[in-house]
Amino acid sequence: MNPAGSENALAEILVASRMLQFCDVALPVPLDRVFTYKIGEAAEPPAIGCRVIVPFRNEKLTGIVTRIHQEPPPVEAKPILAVLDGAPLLAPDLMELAAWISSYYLAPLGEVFRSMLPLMAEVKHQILYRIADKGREVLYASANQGSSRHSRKSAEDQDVEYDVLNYLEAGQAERVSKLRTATGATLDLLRSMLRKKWLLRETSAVQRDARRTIRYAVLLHDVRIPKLNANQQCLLAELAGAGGEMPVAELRRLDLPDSTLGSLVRRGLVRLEERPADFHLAMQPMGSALVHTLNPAQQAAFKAIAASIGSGVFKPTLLRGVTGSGKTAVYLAAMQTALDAGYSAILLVPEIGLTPAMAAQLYTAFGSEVALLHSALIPGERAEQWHRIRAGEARIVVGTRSAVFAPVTRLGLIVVDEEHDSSYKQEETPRYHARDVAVMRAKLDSSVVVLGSATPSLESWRNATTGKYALIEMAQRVADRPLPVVELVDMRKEFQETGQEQLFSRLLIEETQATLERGEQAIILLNRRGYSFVVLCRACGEKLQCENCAISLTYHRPHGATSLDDADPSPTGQRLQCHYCGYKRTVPKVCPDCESEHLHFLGAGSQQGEQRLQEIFPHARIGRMDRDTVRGRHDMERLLQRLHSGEINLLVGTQMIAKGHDIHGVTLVGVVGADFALGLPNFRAAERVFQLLTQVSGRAGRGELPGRVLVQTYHSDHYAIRLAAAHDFKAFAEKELQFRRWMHYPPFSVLANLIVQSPRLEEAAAWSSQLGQWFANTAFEGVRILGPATAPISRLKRIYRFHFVIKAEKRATLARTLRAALARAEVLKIPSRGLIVDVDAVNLM
Ligand SMILES: Nc1ncnc2c1ncn2[C@@H]1O[C@H](COP(=O)(O)OP(=O)(O)OP(=O)(O)O)[C@@H](O)[C@H]1O
Ligand SMILES: [Zn+2]
Repeated sequence: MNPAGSENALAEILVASRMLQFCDVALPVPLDRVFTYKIGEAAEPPAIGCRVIVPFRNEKLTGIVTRIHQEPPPVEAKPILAVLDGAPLLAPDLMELAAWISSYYLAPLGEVFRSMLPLMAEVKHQILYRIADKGREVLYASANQGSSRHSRKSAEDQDVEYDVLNYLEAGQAERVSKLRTATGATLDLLRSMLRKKWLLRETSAVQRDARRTIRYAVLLHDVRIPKLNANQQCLLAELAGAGGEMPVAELRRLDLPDSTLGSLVRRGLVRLEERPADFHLAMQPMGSALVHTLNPAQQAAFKAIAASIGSGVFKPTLLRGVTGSGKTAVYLAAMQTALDAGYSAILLVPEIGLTPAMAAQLYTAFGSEVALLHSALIPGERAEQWHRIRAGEARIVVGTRSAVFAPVTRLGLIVVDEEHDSSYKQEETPRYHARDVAVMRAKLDSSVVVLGSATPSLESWRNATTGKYALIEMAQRVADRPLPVVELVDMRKEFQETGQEQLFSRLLIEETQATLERGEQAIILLNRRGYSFVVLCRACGEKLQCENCAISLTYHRPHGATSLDDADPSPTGQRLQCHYCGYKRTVPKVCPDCESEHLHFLGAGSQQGEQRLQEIFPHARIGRMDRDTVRGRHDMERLLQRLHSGEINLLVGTQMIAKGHDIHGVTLVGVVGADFALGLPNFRAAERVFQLLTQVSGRAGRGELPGRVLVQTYHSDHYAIRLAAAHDFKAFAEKELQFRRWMHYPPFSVLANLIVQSPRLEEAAAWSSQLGQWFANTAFEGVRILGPATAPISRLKRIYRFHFVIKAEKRATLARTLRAALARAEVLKIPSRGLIVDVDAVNLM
């Protein structure tokens, strides 16, 4: 090519680059489309996969660029405001994965990106207030005239109004939170000042300083505690319990109103401090873990997995290893192989806070190569980990559900531990299943994916038995330890023989006694938290329900109270609580419906279990593990440490106790009331019960001494219970699969739950019946539609719910049906918030 020609080519490129003037942006809004913006002349044009800030309605939103083009949209495009990244944040494989999720789960692409990227913390979307001219006038007028009335508010509110105006007087715009802390103004008050045009409101989106800090709440000593309300006392107790200081983000788990901390700060009882995020120090678990030489079964499993790492071939494998077979060591060895070959590896776990031992083993094996991503991270910490991973500083990623999106370079291996666990399904948009996304990601990256479990989901099991996945089995526990002997205790017989309904059977009490006397440890599962999970009025037969949900309220006792008539002077404890929306109320003296005094507390939860056990075994050192006792990330660690050291010799708790813990002193496991779950309206009920029984039984006999399990049941002939007791996964799978085949349930069909909802009952009912009629009149081949029916939880957080269960023979048919239904809903003017599409639904409530 001659010089003139190349000059021409260059000119053409320049012209072309000037013509690239629009970009499509996926925004985190519930609309299934991208939005087109103009690339301003001054701005560096963004690349596909970069974040940009754009105006959207009255807001400024962060979105991801999905396409750059020259097609002007029908309406004038607004310009992008800022380009946040110089280089694409998301590599092509993750862009492709996002597109797949969006289409498979029918979720807006922008919302998929929001789930994938933990970086929204880097962009602050703030609401700012500024003083208006009118406000200034009021301020000066009242300053001149002393305390004359300037509004119709109470004197106290007027003082606060004055403080707000005074604070803003210099003219700066201030954040709501700062303004409120400084002046004690409520949001209502600020809003009323806005209405009076004393203040102006503006929003801003600014990129944050990359130096991240963590905000700590620090308890100040030497203060006389003035009269405090229950929430304040609760918060102070939590701080004191944590040694006097705690990240503010962890305090949020107490579910108290935001104002509680603020008022404690104002009263000088607590101080807030910003500290540098020394995340690594904070998460580095104490102690180190043993590294074992693999036994022959582990060696075989490892070899089969390692053989394909780096081969560039997509290879899904199901590793079914009984509880205590040493799956973790196999994962670690495979991850090491990936690392040695120059690849990264991701390990997904259901909840990392529940298994700190796993984190310890990873640090021992991989040191600073490890990045941990879990739900207790605050946004800044999460973003920091994300950057380390993306920079290639951490090539071993361990985390919960969303870690499947970790931006590793050169992915070689993904392991999904406890792949059957329902926490892998996200219960909000995008409703993805991390196990399935892991398989898809491995496919896109041509890498190896291992799904591990003692109780694989029937979906994965079928994929393995039909040859879609490779199957590796480890049928024995390590070191020739036997699986525990499981006995069923028939509670119907127990009732006939003792003549009374008891929480614990005679056998369980005897065996617990004997276990404790031998100096061993016992675990008892009571899979409901709280004291009583039903409060019934004996006179009218009504159960006390949540105001917002069609859910029975759970009774929680105050801490330390020992009997039902122990009136608790502090209002902290004694309460009825909805486990779905968090609604709380005090315990009424009389039935709210019929005013009878005969309120009856039924159904024992873990709190009651603990109390009853303490009465039966006054010398036992009892610990409780449930959502009420395990809140922050350190609670679990502390509890497990007390178990390992033997400080606790009897543990009672909810299904949390069944999760992967490896406590060698436990020789007895008792299961109380786990079979109520068989009656839940979900085709997976039997599978869930089988998994729970197998997993909890698996906690027994993991050390030198063999274990024993006692399962109290009213359904001793049910196959899920019998076969769990016999450790016979294959027989269970066969029987359950037969049932699924007859009933056209997964894995023999694909299924979606379509929820129609509205705060107005008539509206929800009308919409669902209109959709129902349309379904009935429209022929969908290979599709079965159940419904409309009221959802098992017919009202949730004040919203009425109906649903359809849609089953199809083929994935494509299901997708087509759902898209058609959504299009129909648009015609029927059902707004997008009125519909929830849950593809591969796990929870059908
Ligand atoms: N080769 C080995 N020799 C001896 N002990 C081992 C070996 N491999 C692992 N272990 C130990 O066996 C115990 C069980 O291992 P691990 O927790 O990995 O089991 P698992 O298969 O994940 O069980 P679960 O499904 O119940 O979580 C651990 O205490 C572990 O340290
Ligand atoms: Zn509720």
